[in-house]
Amino acid sequence: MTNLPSLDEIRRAPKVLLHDHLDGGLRPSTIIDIARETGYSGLPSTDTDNLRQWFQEASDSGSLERYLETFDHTVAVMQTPEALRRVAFEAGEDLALDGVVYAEIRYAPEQHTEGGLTLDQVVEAVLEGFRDAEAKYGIRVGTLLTAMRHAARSQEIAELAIRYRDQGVVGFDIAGAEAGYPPTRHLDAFEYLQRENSHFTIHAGEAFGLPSIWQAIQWCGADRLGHGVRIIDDIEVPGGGEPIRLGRLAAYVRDKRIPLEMCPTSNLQTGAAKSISEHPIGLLRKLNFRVTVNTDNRLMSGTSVSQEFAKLVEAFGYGWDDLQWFTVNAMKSAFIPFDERLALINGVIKPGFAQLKWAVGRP
Ligand SMILES: O=c1[nH]cnc2c1ncn2[C@H]1C[C@H](O)[C@@H](CO)O1
Ligand SMILES: [Zn+2]
Repeated sequence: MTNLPSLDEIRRAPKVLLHDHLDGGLRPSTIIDIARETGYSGLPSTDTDNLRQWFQEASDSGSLERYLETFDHTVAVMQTPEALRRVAFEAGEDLALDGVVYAEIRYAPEQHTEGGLTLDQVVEAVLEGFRDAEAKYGIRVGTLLTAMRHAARSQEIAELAIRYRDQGVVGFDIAGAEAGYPPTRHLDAFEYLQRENSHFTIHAGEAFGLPSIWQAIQWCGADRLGHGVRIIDDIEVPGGGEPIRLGRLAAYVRDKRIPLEMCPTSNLQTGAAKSISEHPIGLLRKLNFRVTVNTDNRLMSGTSVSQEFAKLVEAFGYGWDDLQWFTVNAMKSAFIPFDERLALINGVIKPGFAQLKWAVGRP
């Protein structure tokens, strides 16, 4: 027996998830059910295990663009209020059963109007599903509304986020293919959100490098970075006992405690990192960047928060203190009010980890 936290033990720890796509986390069985009910005939398989495997393999191409093609099938079955509510409830349920106590789940409302729903109807159906999961499991779920970076609806989606800010929408995001679609295309939306005292994160530094991160932070004013792995390009590790040098952007990100929503398995699939043990998260954690650990797309990556943690434990030898550090980082970086974050840190996360460390008898 090793001294490191096991997957089963990690499942019992109170965890926080900031970067998880609703349309990237469906259960294969649910996709098949809804496809049958709604007459969607485009699925690559109608067998649960085959479909699960298909999503993972099709997402393994090493290209973000190819990875994103798999969402055609999940989005296709998320076009009715019933389907959206079911998918949202099940996401909350799956996370709660994995030990997640607070989650921010994101999706792009503009992708769910093919069946005739309005943007408001989409948001309301998803919020209902999350509320059902909260009531049943005690998990807390905040919604982030995403605008697609290749489209031109970000201002509209930002306004939608503000309209539902008191009903569970806690922030905004942009996602989609990164190369060729810089975040500054959506500057109006970001400036509007800032004027509204709102919060947003931007997918940046995943499939494109430092200029994307620089724009997201210094032009758009992002509160957090989705992925941000390429910040590593601004860090020099000379070796031979020489000190590590941070460029100005990397230093800014660390000094300002800008949270990095890191998603290790997803990064391997899209080619943003070669292996877990070579993933920049190891160095960034050592350098005390505000690193958080996330799933991105549980279906495409066949993962969970606990599994992401278990992989990091295996690659870097992390112990309970490290896992607690990632978790507190994530809770500090959430988009809900400060007093609520503090209550979860002091009332749930710290006591939960203390109890677990005591139960397993090691730090
Ligand atoms: O890792 C990602 N990078 C960029 N875009 C992504 C990623 N994962 C999911 N998306 C896209 C596809 C979804 O349809 C959309 C909204 O959740 O966000
Ligand atoms: Zn993402």
